[in-house]
Amino acid sequence: MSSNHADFQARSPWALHDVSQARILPATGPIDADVVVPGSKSFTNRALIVAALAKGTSRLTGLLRSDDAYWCIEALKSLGVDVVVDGDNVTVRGINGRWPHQAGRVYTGAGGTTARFLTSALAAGEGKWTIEGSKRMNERPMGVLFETLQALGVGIHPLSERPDTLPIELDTKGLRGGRVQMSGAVSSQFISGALIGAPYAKDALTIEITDTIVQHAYVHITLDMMRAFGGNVEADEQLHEMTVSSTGYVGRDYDIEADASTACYFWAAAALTGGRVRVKNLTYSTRQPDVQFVDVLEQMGCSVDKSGQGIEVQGPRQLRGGQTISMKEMSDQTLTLAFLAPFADAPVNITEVEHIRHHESDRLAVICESLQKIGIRVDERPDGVTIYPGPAAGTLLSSHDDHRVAMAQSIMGLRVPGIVVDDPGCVSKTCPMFFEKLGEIGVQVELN
Ligand SMILES: O=C(O)C1=C[C@@H](OP(=O)(O)O)[C@@H](O)[C@H](O)C1
Ligand SMILES: C=C(OP(=O)(O)O)C(=O)O
Repeated sequence: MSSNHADFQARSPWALHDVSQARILPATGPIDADVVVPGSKSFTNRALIVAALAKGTSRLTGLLRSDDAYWCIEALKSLGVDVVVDGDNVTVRGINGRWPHQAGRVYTGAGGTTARFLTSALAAGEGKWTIEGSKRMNERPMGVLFETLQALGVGIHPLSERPDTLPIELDTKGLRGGRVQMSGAVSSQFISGALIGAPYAKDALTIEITDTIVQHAYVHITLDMMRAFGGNVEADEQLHEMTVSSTGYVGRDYDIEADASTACYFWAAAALTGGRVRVKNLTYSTRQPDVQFVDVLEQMGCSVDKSGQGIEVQGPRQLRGGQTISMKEMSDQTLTLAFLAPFADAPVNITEVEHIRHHESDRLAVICESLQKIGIRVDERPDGVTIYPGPAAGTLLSSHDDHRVAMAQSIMGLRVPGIVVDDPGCVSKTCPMFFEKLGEIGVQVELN
């Protein structure tokens, strides 16, 4: 199964270790709980990298303690940045654009954010490093970012037979600035990456988007973070064109918000069991796109309360299907929706998510494999799937070393007796405490 393919070197000391399977026991009644979710991966890794580049010291609170954050911190330390972690507080002494160690090996782990953002942050300084990721990260696309950095005067030399992936040797004397054209059709992280290094370019940098951006909101999160650390950025609301001045960043105290993507699994648990779950530490005004998953749940018959503290989802007696839903702008929740869909009263058609084939796994292929294994009909297209309701029988499911696969399969186990998730430790990429949190809302999980 997948654990044979899993890259255990990318599991950090903060990971959930020594578990090979998780058996989820079906809910015996509606889940009824309040829960608090850990810090956002997207905010954690942006804040760490921007604080490292900045002039002065930053104190970050609400850090996510997961593999993605751990490898981001280790990479910064390997570059000579002084980063001190104390629980979920971190102090980062910024380097003002000059990396103390100007040579060496930088390991990004499995995080797309670290791989894309740090490559650009390094390119904005001076030095010669090899950059490599986990087995899967070394397969994920980097080409658009590489071409952009090359156009800005950076040397990028592939260390594998593929020119568009890690590992590479990066040889730089800084970014030129000027005007570049970029595609956001495969990953928004290329755009965020190019933006993050830009305040240290020699001249202002203008990025023009030639097509679309798969998840605009993450670029807005980048722009907000840059501005919070003193960056000067101009952009239109649709993000056709963005201009960054070469002002550098200034360190500051910054509180990292909770992770909306993690919250979705708990709302899905309410949706599937006709129960109620309130995630207490998120508001609908967050820029994180996945918070809008509650609107998808509403379309499927859930009631959503956004007015009090946090956001509460109340599941219906029967989930409604029959919709075509574009998950383009919140595509990390495609798996969650796909694994709720068999329990709706009509087929659910998910569209516009071809790019998730390049995430931690080929997520559209994994949706088909998982659902077909439990007896559910799925039609696969290049950019989506249609899922049909039907009776399901639990079995051992491969998590493909993909945290979101493991988390979404686990939630499905609330309705399908016999779901066993192989290599559940992969949840550690963004939520090592996932099974503990499931326990807190009353789900019974046998880990062995
Ligand atoms: O910038 C970010 O923090 C992220 C951007 C998205 O990636 P893509 O734009 O590559 O899909 C998202 O899927 C990922 O989980 C986090
Ligand atoms: C796509 C994801 O991660 P990454 O930041 O590695 O791209 C994800 O968390 O679902």
